Amino acid sequence: MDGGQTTHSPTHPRVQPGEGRLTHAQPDHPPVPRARIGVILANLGTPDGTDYRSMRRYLNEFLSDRRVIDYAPWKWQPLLQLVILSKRPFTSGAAYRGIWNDELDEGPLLTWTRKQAQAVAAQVAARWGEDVLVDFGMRYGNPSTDAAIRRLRAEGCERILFFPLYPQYAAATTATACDQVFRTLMKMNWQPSIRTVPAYYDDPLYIEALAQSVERAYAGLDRRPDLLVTSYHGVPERYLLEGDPYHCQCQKTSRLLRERLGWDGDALRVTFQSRFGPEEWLKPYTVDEVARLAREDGIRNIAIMAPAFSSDCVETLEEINEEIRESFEAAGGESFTYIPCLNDDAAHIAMMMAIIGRELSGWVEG
Ligand SMILES: C=CC1=C(C)c2cc3[nH]c(cc4nc(cc5[nH]c(cc1n2)c(C)c5CCC(=O)O)C(CCC(=O)O)=C4C)c(C)c3C=C
Ligand SMILES: [Fe+2]
Ligand SMILES: [Fe+2]
Repeated sequence: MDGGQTTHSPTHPRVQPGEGRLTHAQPDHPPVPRARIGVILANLGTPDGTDYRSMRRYLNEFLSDRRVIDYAPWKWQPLLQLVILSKRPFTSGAAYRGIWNDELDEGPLLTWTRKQAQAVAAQVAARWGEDVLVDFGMRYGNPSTDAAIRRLRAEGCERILFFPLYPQYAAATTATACDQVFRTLMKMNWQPSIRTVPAYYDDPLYIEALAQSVERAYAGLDRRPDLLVTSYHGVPERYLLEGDPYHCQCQKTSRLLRERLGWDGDALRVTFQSRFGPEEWLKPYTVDEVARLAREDGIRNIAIMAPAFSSDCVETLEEINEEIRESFEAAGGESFTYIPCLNDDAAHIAMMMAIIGRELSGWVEG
């Protein structure tokens, strides 16, 4: 052995961060870029457009993922291809059209994720210079996770920190995002080393960022809401019974937020939204619970936030701020305050930087 040297030629130099492009003893040797570290911010993804074909392509990829819907393909695929994908692209397309970023012709989830990556990249460059590169990738649609890994690898990243922007772990989100990374690695000769960032549902900086967003929203209101509803994306109840920790992590985020705000137990409610299909999902369902609060408990003023979403998207801007708002108001509710997701808030970016710094430990100095 050569004591750590790359082995195929005794004259081959060791690749070190900061060395720049290497010249090689063998003239036919492919170029080896300088060894760097990559960070990928990962999110769910959004359709390329709101037309039927773009929506169908996106929904097909999403709803064919067995981490999301775990039915046997022989049972699920005929129903998906023949029934669901002939109708849902129209209804979902209409929902996306209402919240689309027309200026950039893209979904807001993509706009926010890019902004987050740009803000993180600037801070990473200031802290670690050119040895650490930042990119972003989506689980479904574009820009893909595969493309982000290949771009970083082409820039010389031999180590990649993969950061799924899901505060609470769910197999339907975190695990499938990580699966996608390893699918790309299966096709690579020279794989980068991978670290994946764990869920951060109880990270003090995440709770602080949420709390500050509540305080900021409340400071701008004439009348204090009677109740804060924390609405999380749902999953089938069965997933909880089969051991997925998502439900418990949502509950803990909300408890920690309430404690940080100094509120008692009645001031905050946990609910779950976006039910899909005939199974029972995590309860209470947000759309029903806000109506019940207005009708049965006489709650007239609520604020609502969605801590499971790191960026505003169709589920928050359309489902919460339109559908769920209407449900509350139709049941007698008077004031409904939607508190935006953390998006590119300075406290959110600071949280990401702290997590990245912690998870890069041993790979970078300082
Ligand atoms: C059908 C099963 C679904 C499960 C399980 C699920 C879990 C889950 N999803 C998110 C985050 C997001 N979901 C988004 C959209 C969305 N989700 C589903 C279905 C399931 N999600 C569908 C069909 C859609 C598309 C929209 C629609 O047709 O209703 C989004 C928004 C994407 C965007 O482009 O804006 C996010 C984000 C989490 C966190 C989660 C479980 C923990
Ligand atoms: Fe979803
Ligand atoms: Fe639980």
